[in-house]
Amino acid sequence: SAPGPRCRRSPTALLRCSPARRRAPARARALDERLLEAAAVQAPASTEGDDPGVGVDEGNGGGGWEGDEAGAEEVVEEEEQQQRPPPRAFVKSRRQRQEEEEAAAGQDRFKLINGEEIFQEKAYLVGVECKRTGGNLFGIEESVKELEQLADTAGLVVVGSTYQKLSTPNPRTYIGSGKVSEIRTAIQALDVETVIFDDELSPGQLRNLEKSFGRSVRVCDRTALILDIFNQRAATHEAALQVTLAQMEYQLPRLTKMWSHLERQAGGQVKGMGEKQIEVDKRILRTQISALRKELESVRKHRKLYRNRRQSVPVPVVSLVGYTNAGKSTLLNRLTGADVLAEDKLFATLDPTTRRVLTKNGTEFLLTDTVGFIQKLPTMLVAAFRATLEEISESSVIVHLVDISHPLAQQQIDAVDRVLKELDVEPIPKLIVWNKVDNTDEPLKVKEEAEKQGIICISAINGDGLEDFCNAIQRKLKDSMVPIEAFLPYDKGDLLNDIHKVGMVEKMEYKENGTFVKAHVPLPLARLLTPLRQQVAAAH
Ligand SMILES: Nc1nc2c(ncn2[C@@H]2O[C@H](COP(=O)(O)OP(=O)(O)OP(=O)(O)O)[C@@H](O)[C@H]2O)c(=O)[nH]1
Ligand SMILES: [Mg+2]
Repeated sequence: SAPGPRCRRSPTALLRCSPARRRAPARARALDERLLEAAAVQAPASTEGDDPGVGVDEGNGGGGWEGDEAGAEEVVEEEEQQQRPPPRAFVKSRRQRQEEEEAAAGQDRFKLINGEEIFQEKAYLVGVECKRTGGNLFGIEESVKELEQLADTAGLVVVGSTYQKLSTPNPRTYIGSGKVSEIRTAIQALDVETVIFDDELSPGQLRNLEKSFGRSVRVCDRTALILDIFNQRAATHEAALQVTLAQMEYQLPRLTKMWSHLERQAGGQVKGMGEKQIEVDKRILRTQISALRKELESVRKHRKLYRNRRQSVPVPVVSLVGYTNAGKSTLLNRLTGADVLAEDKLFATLDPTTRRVLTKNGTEFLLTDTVGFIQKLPTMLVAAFRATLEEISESSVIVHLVDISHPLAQQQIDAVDRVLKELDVEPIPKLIVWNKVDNTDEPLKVKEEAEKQGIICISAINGDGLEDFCNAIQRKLKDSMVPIEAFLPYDKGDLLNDIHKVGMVEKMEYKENGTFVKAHVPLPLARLLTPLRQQVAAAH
């Protein structure tokens, strides 16, 4: 198929418009598809492949890159001849060769992430350290390094990065003009397809940068990248709805960019519909946003019902929170034999998973694994996931898991504390746990330090310290429980079972017509026991 009109300029552009490229789930695909559907109503015949007037320069009109590529072209051809039947014509046009070469190179760049084929775009990262704004927990180099990890998680290949220290960001292009041209040079030299900024860019900055870098290069920011990862990883209906909603809200003010992107996909035939069309698009998006909100609301209601049912058995809930990649899912799996995906990627978990933990002395608690936190967490994502995170606010104890082997452990702790503050969970007892002790240079010293500070030290991967962990949780749980003394007649055996299961029994005496119990129990159970508690005095 013939590439679209903007595909002429570089091999990169060609590749990005090739059918193979489109096979891959594109960034914000769901959104694009919706808008394409809307565009199809306006311009039914506009498809890229049908556009007859466009094509790559077949003569000598190419750029300086052609000579450099000759060697690579031969290698690819040799490989092709081994794998494919010989072509019908002996003389291939240069365009055919280019397409074949790029298709072959393109095949190697597909990666399977969560069962989806992701095209590994070449990415270039840009960070800015602003002296004025301050408040950044991470240094610029560290923040860009984390951005690299995020890009890797999203399936991109980072081919280079740069950063700049500024007193204030440039309102037009975020970075200075010198930096813009430096990046433009790097884009050409490294064949960059996506430039990712470490901070959220305004819609205007995005547009200006895209203009400066050329149409074939996609410009995005940390927020869009995180949204993309969330989009790839959302496993449940609710998570998918939350992410789509956050993506739509992010796209709404940036719709001019979306439109030009759509224009490209549609082969240019919808061009010229101008501002009016953007307004139409915005209206479509707004309608979809409100429909999504309603759908989310009903999914949440359903979940709440389910949760309330769960709460009628008053097993205390312990929430696991922590920076992404701290080892939360590994710990949950280790303690409960669950099978939650745990991997060395950021944001492996998006949906809260709850499992029952049975401790050695017979008490139980529910452990909930949550979505990891990250510095510069996009506010719209915090908002979108607030409902999921709200489960944290209903827990009896919060375990803050820290990857103590990480060089920026303290900054990560601070970043998590910031989000916890936003969630208003301060009154809930918190337990700080250092994980991955096995991965530190001097585990013994780390353990000593932890002991001094009253912190539990574990290694979720090999199970070291897990007994201490469970004991510490029980102590914390006890703090959140109500001390009771009750006399339970023998026909209330089920309540006695509940006390054993969810409470902590200190004393039990079997009497003639019932059992005397002294224990700590969760508030809901204490309420259930109220009439029996009043009988304590009478029984003695
Ligand atoms: N050396 C070592 N590695 C660990 C330990 N615990 C977890 N890991 C590794 O750390 C990586 C991240 O673990 P996860 O359990 O996915 O982390 P998470 O906190 O659930 O991460 P998100 O879901 O992304 O927020 C995995 O590669 C684990 O194998 C540990 O105690 N020691
Ligand atoms: Mg996880």
